[in-house]
Amino acid sequence: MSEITAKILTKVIKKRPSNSHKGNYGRILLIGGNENYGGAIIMAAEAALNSGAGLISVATHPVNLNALHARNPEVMFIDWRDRNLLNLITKMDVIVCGPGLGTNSFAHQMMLTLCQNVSSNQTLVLDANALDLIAQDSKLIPTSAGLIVLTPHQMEWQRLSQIRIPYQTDSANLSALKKIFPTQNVILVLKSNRTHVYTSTNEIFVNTSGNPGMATGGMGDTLAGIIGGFTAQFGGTLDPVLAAIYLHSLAGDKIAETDYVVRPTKISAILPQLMNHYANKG
Ligand SMILES: NC(=O)C1=CN([C@@H]2O[C@H](COP(=O)(O)OP(=O)(O)OC[C@H]3O[C@@H](n4cnc5c(N)ncnc54)[C@H](OP(=O)(O)O)[C@@H]3O)[C@@H](O)[C@H]2O)[C@@H](O)CC1
Ligand SMILES: Nc1ncnc2c1ncn2[C@@H]1O[C@H](COP(=O)(O)OP(=O)(O)O)[C@@H](O)[C@H]1O
Ligand SMILES: [Mg+2]
Repeated sequence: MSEITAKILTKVIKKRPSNSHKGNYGRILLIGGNENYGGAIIMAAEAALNSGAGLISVATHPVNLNALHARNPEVMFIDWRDRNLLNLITKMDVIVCGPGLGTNSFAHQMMLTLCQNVSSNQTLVLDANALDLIAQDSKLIPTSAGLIVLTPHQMEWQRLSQIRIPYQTDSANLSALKKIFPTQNVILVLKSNRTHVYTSTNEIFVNTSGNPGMATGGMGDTLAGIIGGFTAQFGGTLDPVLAAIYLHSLAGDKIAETDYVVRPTKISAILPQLMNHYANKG
């Protein structure tokens, strides 16, 4: 097992070339946010924006439109019932699905549409309810994405893998991952106070930063957005995923130097400054 340390940040975060534009930093679509959980997809989108994705769109319940735009006018909106969503899905570099999605029949249909239309040049980040839906129906397991990143907390992983939390050992987690995703290129980010990362090529990593001030609703939604932002601009490979995990909890540690509780939106707020620091070091 390898530790994820600050070295991954200097490796991944590069100074931007002058001759570049938004199209060079990735197109990302985030799908989620029902009538009750709009905050989840708004926090994920804010994290994708602040971690540097070039163009960000959100497909959500229309009740969330005003809040989304009041908070982040940089982010584009599409009603998640709009027929054009299918077209948009095919044009994305990265799709993050699940924060606040819910698990009703509409959410199921959304996952099915996504899974049938994703292609090998795209990265799919599946979080929260997207994982719960897959746990309920194996037909929703995507087969054709270039990279699939799963970001369950321990209970979501229990639902998906059938491994109860006390039995979630490294070897059990790796073999479950390969059983559920036998042919796909997958990274499992199993979140906890010490997040472990597993790959379909048998690598295991452990995160070395983070603190209990981060035990706040929306913290995982924010991580899903950062992973999306990093894979959109730095590529759909392992290192950008590891860097996103480390940066998320490093930001949490910086905030915890002064704050008892770490607000997920505060993490997003300091990402540009932290990224600038590591880009200049590399
Ligand atoms: N502002 C918003 O809109 C927000 C919306 N959100 C959205 O809410 C939806 C539901 O997601 P969820 O994660 O809240 O619920 P669920 O999947 O049932 O998990 C909770 C159960 O798991 C257990 N548990 C055990 N280990 C655990 C661990 N390490 N980490 C966490 N839980 C652990 C835990 O145990 P207990 O608390 O009972 O000890 C409990 O029984 C989803 O769409 C999400 O995106 C949230 O993101 C918040 C902000
Ligand atoms: N005690 C802790 N120490 C370090 N990190 C934590 C701690 N508690 C939670 N986290 C982090 O917060 C995030 C929680 O994710 P999740 O449960 O999906 O949140 P939500 O669904 O509310 O957005 C994970 O990245 C996890 O590693
Ligand atoms: Mg979550």
